[in-house]
Amino acid sequence: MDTFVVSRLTKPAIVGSSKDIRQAVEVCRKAARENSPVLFQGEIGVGKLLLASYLHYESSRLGKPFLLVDCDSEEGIREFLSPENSESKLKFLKGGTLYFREIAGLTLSEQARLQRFCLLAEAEDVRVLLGSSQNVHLLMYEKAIDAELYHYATQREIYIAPLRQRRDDIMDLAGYFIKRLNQRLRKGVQGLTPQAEEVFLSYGWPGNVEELRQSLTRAMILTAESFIGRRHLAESIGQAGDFLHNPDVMPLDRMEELLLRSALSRYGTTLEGKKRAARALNISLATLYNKVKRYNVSK
Ligand SMILES: Nc1ncnc2c1ncn2[C@@H]1O[C@H](COP(=O)(O)OP(=O)(O)OP(=O)(O)O)[C@@H](O)[C@H]1O
Repeated sequence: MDTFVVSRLTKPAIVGSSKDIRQAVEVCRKAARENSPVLFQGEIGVGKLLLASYLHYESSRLGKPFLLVDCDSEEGIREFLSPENSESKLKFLKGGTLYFREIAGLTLSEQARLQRFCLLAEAEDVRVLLGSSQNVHLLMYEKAIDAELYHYATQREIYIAPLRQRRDDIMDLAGYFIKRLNQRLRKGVQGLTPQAEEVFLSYGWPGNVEELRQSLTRAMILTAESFIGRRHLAESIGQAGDFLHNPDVMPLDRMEELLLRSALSRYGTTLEGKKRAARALNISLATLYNKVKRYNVSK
């Protein structure tokens, strides 16, 4: 990723029902009405760029350019910050939004230059958004970030929690990516087998949503079946998931919840689907309804 510019953005879909992601979306909506810089913080692949583009979409700047500048790519950022380029770049971006990805990837002197550039951008009516997968407060404590940039960037922060802390989003995202990949790859995959779903829900996802997306892409390319099984995931996320997050002994109610979710995702949540899930789990329909309520299984 280097730089890319989007002038006409379709509304980014922010998938996930967890409280964490819904709150982040809400803060984005509010921040869209302001002009101050916003720092998106969160581990790699959590959705910082997606939320930054969503903020642009929700703002009055929609229709003007949204430009991504990757600070991890030396050529990209050097070329971008060079004084001979800045004037024409800012003229082109006037009224739009600039997103600087991974600001901590810059050297301290580059960070100082970036902060000065951001002020110039603001003066030309360009909204500045910044992203960091490293905790800038710790970096400040360690004096590993330029102090001016730190104070500039932290005027407003939006934190996106890692996927392992918002497990409610995992199957929402899986369903969303499967649907999109079905269209792209012309497949008819309906979901994950209960075993694969168990791996998905217990795995730690260190690469977050991006890793989940890539795992599903690989699995969908591999499979010719209607359901993605554990063996399709072996290469990407390990045979048995992440043992750190999937200890040998699992609380029984967690196991019950996983099986319930697996059955419903397999058979669907229509009345017919619920009847089939209840049959497969060898419980009555009334018991299934009780458990759905108890574990708050809405899908
Ligand atoms: N909540 C979400 N709903 C739908 N897609 C998502 C969501 N979060 C992330 N994605 C998708 O996951 C991928 C990674 O997201 P994104 O690039 O925004 O992460 P990032 O935190 O900016 O990554 P990096 O740390 O590499 O800069 C993208 O394809 C993005 O569209």
